[in-house]
Amino acid sequence: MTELTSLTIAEARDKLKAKAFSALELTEAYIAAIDDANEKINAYVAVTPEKAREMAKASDARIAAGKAGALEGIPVGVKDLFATEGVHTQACSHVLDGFKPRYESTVTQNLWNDGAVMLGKLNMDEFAMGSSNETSYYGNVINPWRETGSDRALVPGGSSGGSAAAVAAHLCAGATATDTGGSIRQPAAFTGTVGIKPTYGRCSRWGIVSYASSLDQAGPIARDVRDAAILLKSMASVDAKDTTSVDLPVPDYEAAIGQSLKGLKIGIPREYRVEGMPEEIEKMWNQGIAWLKAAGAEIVDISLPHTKYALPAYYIVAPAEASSNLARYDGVRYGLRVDGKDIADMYEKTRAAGFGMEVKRRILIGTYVLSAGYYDAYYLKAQKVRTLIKRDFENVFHDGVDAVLAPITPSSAFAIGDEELAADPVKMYLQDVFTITVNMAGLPGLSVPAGLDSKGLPLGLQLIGKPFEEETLFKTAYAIEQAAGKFTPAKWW
Ligand SMILES: NC(=O)C[C@H](N)C(=O)O
Repeated sequence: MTELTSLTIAEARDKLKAKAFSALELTEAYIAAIDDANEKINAYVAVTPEKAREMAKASDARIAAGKAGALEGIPVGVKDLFATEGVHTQACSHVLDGFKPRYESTVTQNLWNDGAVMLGKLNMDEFAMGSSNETSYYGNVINPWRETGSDRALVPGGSSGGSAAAVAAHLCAGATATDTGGSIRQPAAFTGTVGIKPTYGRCSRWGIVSYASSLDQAGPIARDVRDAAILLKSMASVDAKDTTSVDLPVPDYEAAIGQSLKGLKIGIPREYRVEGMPEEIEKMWNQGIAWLKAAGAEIVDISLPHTKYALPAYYIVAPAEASSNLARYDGVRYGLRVDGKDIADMYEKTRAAGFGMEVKRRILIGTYVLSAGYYDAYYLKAQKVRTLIKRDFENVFHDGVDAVLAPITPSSAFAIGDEELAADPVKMYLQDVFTITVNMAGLPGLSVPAGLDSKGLPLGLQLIGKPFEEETLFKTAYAIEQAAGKFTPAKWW
């Protein structure tokens, strides 16, 4: 890693303004880092060096004119789920082969309006369905972290595996990601990075390929808490093109960094002490509690009684919405077309060839739970469970709790091709056991690195907050980061 690529966004921003180096120099350093590493890590599915250089030169001109934006000259990577005008946007699916949108997603447009530079598109699980990045049409992402003394390849988590790996390996200064059931927070935990899924409605979903529209939300993955705050400030906005985006002012999240935790009440949910939780996860959680207490927060025991129903309910609601959203890939409007003897045959052949196994599984589950005979038994029931989960949180917040501290993953990063997980999809779905309630309730959730396990791999802690109170999460996460330190993988690539 060269010196320039090891700077955080905050550091690079300040040095760019002081003209210590140019935006073009910073961008060239990242392009060289990607050239050096991407073959081994597979974080980028498309690199856009010419576009990056052009954007960096424009940034340098604005800096010279004293018109620098909040992210002026900062090179970022974009998850392949975000539409980027004229640039590869395939949700890492074969069915979107060759798709280059004629429009830009609101979130990425917000970043460019603030002066950020696009390096390229990042690998992910196909249509964001997965927890290991193994369902991508473009192959696995390799986690930049390795177990001590081993060169076994590990997953970076998913679905935003490319975003997390690129940030951890310093192949971008920060990245966009999305989280439907944990896709920002779990890969952040597996790679020692910080990820936040803001409140549903904080970022516009316009121009983001839909998976499960009532759960999907964009957010950043960054190297530290401050950088995540800076990125979210740029990404968030109300947007007339997305009626679920919320018209509330976007606070200066960075101002929350370093604020005192005195008077803050942190809830520890009993139900997250799930059976069979590895000792190391439990230890890390207890450590987190001790850190927050030492920083002045009050710790209280809380109950979120419907937690155990969240996972099965999610795996009804999300596939149901996916089966509807993915109906549009029919060989006519986008990407791949496999010719057939008539139009129905063409649809069938295109969808059979275009979707991977996991996506097909979810379309089938979703179609089943929405079908006339099963709608009430599954879909309607799952929606009722969702209301109960939301109420659980409302009750604890009503009782004065400001944020909840919980684990983020049931383990550290696992091996690519893990046989147990590959053989049983439900085991893979269990990866989401701690993250899914947040999406079901529409709340903000943040993942912050808290330490390394006995294998030398990062583990994260999760903070869950009240709607639109991301600032509380940033200041609490910063206290954890101050106590735990930051974590960078040893370079092997
Ligand atoms: N998209 C996500 O948030 C990932 C989640 N594991 C899922 O497969 O649905």
